[in-house]
Amino acid sequence: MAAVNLGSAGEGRTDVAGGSVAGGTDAPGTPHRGRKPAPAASAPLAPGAIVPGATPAAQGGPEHVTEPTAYDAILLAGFGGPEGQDDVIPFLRNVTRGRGIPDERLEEVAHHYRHFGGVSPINEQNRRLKAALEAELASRGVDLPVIWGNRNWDPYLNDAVAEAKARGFTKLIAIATSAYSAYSSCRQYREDFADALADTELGGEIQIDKARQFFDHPGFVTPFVEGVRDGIAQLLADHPGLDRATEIEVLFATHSIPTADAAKSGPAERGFGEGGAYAAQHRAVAEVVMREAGIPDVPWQLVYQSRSGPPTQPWLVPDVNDAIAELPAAGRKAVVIVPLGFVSDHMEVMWDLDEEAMESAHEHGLAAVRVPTPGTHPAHVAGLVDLVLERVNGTPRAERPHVTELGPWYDVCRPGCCENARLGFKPALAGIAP
Ligand SMILES: CC1=C(CCC(=O)O)c2cc3nc(cc4[nH]c(cc5[nH]c(cc1n2)c(C)c5CCC(=O)O)c(CCC(=O)O)c4C)C(CCC(=O)O)=C3C
Ligand SMILES: [Fe+2]
Repeated sequence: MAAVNLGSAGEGRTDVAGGSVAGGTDAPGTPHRGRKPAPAASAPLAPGAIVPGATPAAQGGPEHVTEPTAYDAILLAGFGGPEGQDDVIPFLRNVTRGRGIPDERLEEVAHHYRHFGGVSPINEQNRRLKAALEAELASRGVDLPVIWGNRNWDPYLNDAVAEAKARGFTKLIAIATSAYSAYSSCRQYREDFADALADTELGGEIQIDKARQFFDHPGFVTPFVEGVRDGIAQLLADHPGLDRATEIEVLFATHSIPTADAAKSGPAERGFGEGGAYAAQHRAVAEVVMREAGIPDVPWQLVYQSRSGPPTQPWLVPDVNDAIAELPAAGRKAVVIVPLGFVSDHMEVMWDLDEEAMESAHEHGLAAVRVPTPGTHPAHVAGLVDLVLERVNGTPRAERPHVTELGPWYDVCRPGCCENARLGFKPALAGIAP
């Protein structure tokens, strides 16, 4: 797929003619344009935070860092997962600490892991991604080592930061293995980077910046385009009588999150409406995938999966299984399930889609295919390396690849972006100081 660059260079940036943007004071809700410059010196920044004033205004707002940065290493930041039966409960405790997830839900999720021997596929996928990134970097002659650390399991982010210290690295650029904007998929990584530097007391020595969310990077989108095209072709080959325009539906599936978190995803001042930036980004990418796969006539919807939390708490809907149940009444005979919210085939994909959603499809008499996640697809791996090099080279915003008009997303998040609706403010790196 060609990199379609639909964004305009001027959108979403602060223009301060002829000077540097001494940003950092906008309160949540302040309109972005006309932001007041910060008092000149020493607004306290979290250790490792980017100083927004370093960015020349002519090349974009402080959210886009267009000063070249000499990074020492890449920090590949994963979610982490258990690697044996004994790990399952301690892992689930790590993930859910303070989150009010009902016990029944935890038992259910523990059962998914137990079904696969207590082993989540996610760590192995991150090992493979690390190796693929190293190979891609080597092939381009880029001398940047990759250090891997997880939010919820060994090797932890604290270990990764300690490794950076031991190897003498002080400037890290993080790639989080999550593509969209929301608390769980973006800000929580930024908070956990701040925690890791605090825990290891390395905040004064090590800087952690974060590559932008890559939901609309062509490297992430291309594997889905290919997957949808192949999925439709496979359905038509297996079921020659199918009418493409009326009997097949494409369901783009992503992780459900509490509606309150969704509403806080992305910068409030951009007014994304219900579902926040999280839902808007998915819808925008789904539209591009349908168009680029050459099937704009096929019906599609965005659906959600893997809900947890108490039943009283509203989460994004419709659930993928409920959506599937409605399809026969609309005349559909086949469904293409696209795990649009997921970077690799981890537990949510292997269980919630490949077991549960597939079973729903069969129960309702529908033919079904599930398309692959980006994983270590060469386009995705190359795209992640491009994201790092954007920061190394200080690529101007106007030259950054993105396939929806929502991007290119920010290098440095605005205050309040993606805050947890229940837990509220926690210090986070890679943000403009509140
Ligand atoms: C948006 C999102 C992504 C990003 C999508 C992506 O980028 O992939 C993601 C990724 C992941 N989530 C994962 C696992 C879990 N998530 C949980 C709980 C939760 N996830 C949430 C959201 C998300 N989660 C939320 C709002 C909760 C409720 C708790 C809270 O408010 O924070 C729980 C607790 C049990 C449960 O309730 O399910 C588990 C075990 C794994 C590892 C899988 C493996 O082992 O292969 C991965 C990659
Ligand atoms: Fe999760």
